Amino acid sequence: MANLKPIITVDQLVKTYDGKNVVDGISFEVKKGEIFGILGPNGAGKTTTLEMLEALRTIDGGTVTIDGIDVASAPRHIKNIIGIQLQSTTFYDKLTLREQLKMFASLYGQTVDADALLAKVQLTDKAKSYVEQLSGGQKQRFAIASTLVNNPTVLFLDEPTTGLDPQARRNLWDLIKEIRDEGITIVLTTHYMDEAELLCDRLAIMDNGKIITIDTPHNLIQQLLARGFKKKQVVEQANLEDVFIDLTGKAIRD
Ligand SMILES: Nc1ncnc2c1ncn2[C@@H]1O[C@H](COP(=O)(O)OP(=O)(O)OP(=O)(O)O)[C@@H](O)[C@H]1O
Repeated sequence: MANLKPIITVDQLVKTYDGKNVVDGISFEVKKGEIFGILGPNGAGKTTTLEMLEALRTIDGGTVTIDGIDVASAPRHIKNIIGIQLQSTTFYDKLTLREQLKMFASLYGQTVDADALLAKVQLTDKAKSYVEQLSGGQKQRFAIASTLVNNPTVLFLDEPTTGLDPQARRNLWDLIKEIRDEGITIVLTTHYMDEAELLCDRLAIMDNGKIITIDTPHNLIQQLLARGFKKKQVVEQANLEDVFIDLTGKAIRD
């Protein structure tokens, strides 16, 4: 369970493009050891928010602290204590997976047990392969391994399971939970409601640059029901994804 202590504190955060606040004075806390999800329609401001937290975009107003460090005034320090998986990460096509992990670690002035990291993401047999030889699910697992080379305190994942098949998505959820259980705080964005519900300890829902609500998935659903919400149709006991998984199995295919 997440510790109640906040590891990320966001206060009145603003990003302005062309005179418009695309992130409009948002405030929230992420607790140590939780998986915190940011949901919202296209253009809501999720990636912009994430990239300000990651010290990748300048902050136009407000403050962010991670583990007590102010992001705007100490961006280099922040980059040393976080791991970042962007929506599309580019890798080197001339280095094997093992070589790339060692190279990434060296960028932090560290050494890494590349084989242990590859084992953690079930890519032991691909240590000598190149990224272009990996399936989509394997690439995402490798991307996550690459974010762990500096032993981060907080891991940021931007739409980590987009484009993956159901088996690979579930496998990645297990990996993300495992990383959380080892004590790393995870902040992710997603467009998948099942992912948000099953994976995230707490969720922030964003729209038009603002946070509309923050709570656990369970509490958000209970609050909707308490407002009198009813579905018109009885929910089926199974859905097409259940059929797909039942017929094709849970094992990952890549
Ligand atoms: N570099 C930029 N210059 C101008 N406007 C930008 C820039 N980056 C983002 N925006 C605008 O900011 C708003 C928020 O974009 P952002 O990418 O943060 O949304 P998002 O919630 O991550 O969307 P998606 O779900 O589509 O990834 C959008 O209106 C976008 O057009």
